Amino acid sequence: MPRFAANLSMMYAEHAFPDRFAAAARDGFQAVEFMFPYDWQKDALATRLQDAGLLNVLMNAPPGDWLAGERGLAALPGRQDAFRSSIDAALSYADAFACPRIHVMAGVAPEGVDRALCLDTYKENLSWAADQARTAGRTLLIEPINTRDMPGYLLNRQADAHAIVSDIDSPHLRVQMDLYHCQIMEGDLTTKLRALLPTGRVGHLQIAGVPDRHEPDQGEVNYAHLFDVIDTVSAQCGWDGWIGAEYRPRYGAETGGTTRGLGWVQPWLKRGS
Ligand SMILES: O=C(O)C(=O)[C@@H](O)CO
Ligand SMILES: [Mg+2]
Repeated sequence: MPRFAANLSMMYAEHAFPDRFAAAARDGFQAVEFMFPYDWQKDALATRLQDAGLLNVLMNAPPGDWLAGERGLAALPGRQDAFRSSIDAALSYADAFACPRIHVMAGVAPEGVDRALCLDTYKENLSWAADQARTAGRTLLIEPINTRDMPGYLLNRQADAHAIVSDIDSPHLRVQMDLYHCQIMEGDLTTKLRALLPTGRVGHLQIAGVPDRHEPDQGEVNYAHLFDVIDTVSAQCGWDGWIGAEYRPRYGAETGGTTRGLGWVQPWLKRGS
């Protein structure tokens, strides 16, 4: 049965970040994910996680200088030292949260730098990082991201991510398949889920309505259908990952907040309880 995690970087934005853990638990979530916890003390956040009785199923490695436009370091030639430090930091936070998965962002191609060189750097860095993850007992994820939201991002298509994971061939490197990005870049979601979940290379799923990245019951994708597909395929192939709800809620604090838009997940949270 699909298991859903609330993405605390996007959901519950009506609360301060540390208060989002309790808010998600009150709404019935048993797991959360978030992008960048590095502005907070890891022990303080670990306490929030434990007090709320939640699992942390995914977090991101530091992405470089976000405000300056960086979107990950893994594929950036000349930034290997910064990349290695980012993995060290991520593994240390993941340890505090007992978080099994870490999303490692590729980066935006620097002006004038050859894509082939970026790809070589990416594979070399991921190979090294997957080895660190093995020692730490974690799994790293790479995620194809759509080029409208992130122009120049170096990984955009599911097939490219699967080729890299196959190439590096480590059980500690998997694909984060975000159906929002996949719909924008490629579509054909049902067929892709049926083909890709059984490969064992998909470590995590994420969802959001398309095109506005609101609740999954908004927009052009029929997620009720896709949840049934995931349910059926998982039962057949044994896929047992989580689905991160990575969307920006339509309702602000004054109109009901994140909780008001959770109708899409209620049937599934009830079935799991
Ligand atoms: O944007 C997404 O989609 C993500 O999953 C983030 O981790 C990266 O921005
Ligand atoms: Mg995502």
